[in-house]
Amino acid sequence: MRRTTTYPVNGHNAMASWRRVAPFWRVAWNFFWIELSRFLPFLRLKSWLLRHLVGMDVAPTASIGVMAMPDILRPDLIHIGPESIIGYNVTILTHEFLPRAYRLGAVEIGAWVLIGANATILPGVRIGDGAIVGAGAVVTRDVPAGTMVGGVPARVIGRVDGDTRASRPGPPLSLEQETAP
Ligand SMILES: CC(=O)SCCNC(=O)CCNC(=O)[C@H](O)C(C)(C)COP(=O)(O)OP(=O)(O)OC[C@H]1O[C@@H](n2cnc3c(N)ncnc32)[C@H](O)[C@@H]1OP(=O)(O)O
Ligand SMILES: O=C(O)C1=N[C@H](C(=O)O)CCC1
Repeated sequence: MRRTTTYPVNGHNAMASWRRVAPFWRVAWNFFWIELSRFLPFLRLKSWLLRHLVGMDVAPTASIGVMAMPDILRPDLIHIGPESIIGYNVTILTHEFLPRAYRLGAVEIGAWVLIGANATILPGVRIGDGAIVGAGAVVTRDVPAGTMVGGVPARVIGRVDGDTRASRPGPPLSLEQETAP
């Protein structure tokens, strides 16, 4: 079960009341810095901007890939631990608008986690240390530490303890091997 708090909204659909989630100036500020950071290929600068200007709790050694999209309304509810990788175009949501209510929930990503490209993380989810989320997954519930999940909705597809190819990096290559066509 995701850890979210529900806030009912009367009258129009819940997104129409988005200013109840965060004030206009805060969202405009977050949007500017998050959009800028999405295009920056400088990992340390990106995590610094997100930490100091939009209030995300992102470790300096976390690597956030190009076009990753953290929640612009409540990025302060996102926690990303040291050495974790967030792939291209990953969406991390901490709010969700429903027709007659909105929900808020913190997303906690541990250390040495890999979130594959194009995955979506829903509000209120915890992803444990060393877990792997496959490309394109939609994470709707907690991912235990050391577990590999994939698919829509994300289901366990392995353990990150040697029984998956991704946990066997193999011997280091020489520079010539790495750059060979
Ligand atoms: C550009 C960037 O952003 S790079 C930084 C982000 N990194 C990425 O995006 C990495 C993306 N890589 C993946 O998603 C990989 O598939 C990994 C890391 C999850 C798994 O890699 P491996 O351990 O090599 O898995 P492998 O390819 O051997 O597949 C193992 C099984 O999991 C399944 N599987 C692999 N990836 C996924 C996935 N994304 N979704 C669902 N199932 C998957 C495979 O079909 C296979 O199932 P089978 O045994 O029934 O045939
Ligand atoms: O995945 C890559 O390739 C790169 N990712 C970094 C980023 O997304 O910011 C830096 C450039 C290479």
